[in-house]
Amino acid sequence: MSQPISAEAAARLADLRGEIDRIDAEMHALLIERSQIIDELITVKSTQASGSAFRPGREASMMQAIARRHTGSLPLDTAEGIWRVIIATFTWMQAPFNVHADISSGDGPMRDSARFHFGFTVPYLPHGSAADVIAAVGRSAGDVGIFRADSGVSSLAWWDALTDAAAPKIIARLPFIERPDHPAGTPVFVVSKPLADAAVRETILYAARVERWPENAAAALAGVGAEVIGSAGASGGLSLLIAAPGALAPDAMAAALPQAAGRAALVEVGSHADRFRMT
Ligand SMILES: C=C(O[C@@H]1C=C(C(=O)O)C=C[C@H]1O)C(=O)O
Repeated sequence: MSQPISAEAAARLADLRGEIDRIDAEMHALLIERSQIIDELITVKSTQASGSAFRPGREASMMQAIARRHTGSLPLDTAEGIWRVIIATFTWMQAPFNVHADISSGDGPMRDSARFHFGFTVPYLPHGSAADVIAAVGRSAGDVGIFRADSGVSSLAWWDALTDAAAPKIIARLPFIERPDHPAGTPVFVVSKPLADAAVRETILYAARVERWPENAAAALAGVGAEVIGSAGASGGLSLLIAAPGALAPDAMAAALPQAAGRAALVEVGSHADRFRMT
């Protein structure tokens, strides 16, 4: 049983609860005010024409601003989670979309990721394979798909299904704020139909087909700031997923692959904002 509190403490408690009610009402009113801006934003962005209202570069910079200005005892996890739900829901209000997830490596982490980054209003649709996710996104007007970005050496080069010009492309890497012990820290790539001028190109992703993988290849790529982040066996050799700085020209990227790798075909499969890491 809790101890009865003094009359003085009870009065102070009532004051504090009054403060919390005032702040809650103000935050709610601000959210309603934020939602009123959306109607005009829909017209200005012509979202209906482009199919997707998702602007990953803008979202990455908003999330980075939140991380930079965060202070006090409230966990950053909570501030980040609240704004992910706000931003994703407002994006969905502009043009409804679904999140298709490749759960071939397990549903739990993908569901956590989808719920943390897109909230519960945006529908979550699990699929048994990457191919099914890419096909579903391709058929949709503005849906997104999520894949684990840490697949490393895998049996399936899912990124090969993104090489066609009209095929979906990678548009973001989540979480926007990376740190140890992130509550939904599974790294995922987000794909959507090509965003054209709305894409952020700080990091470019290439699918590369090489005949073999020489020992010095990773170091050669690191020399130009690039990294192999996925690889899988493919007909005639290996299919790689390479992340390279947006400032690096495709020719310079191709030249960085050692000759011993054999003839390399490089195709851009998407881009995303620079990773933002907090220790
Ligand atoms: C509001 C916009 O659209 C989307 C929603 C955002 C938000 O609610 O803040 C931010 C970026 C977009 O993904 C926008 O483009 O500014």
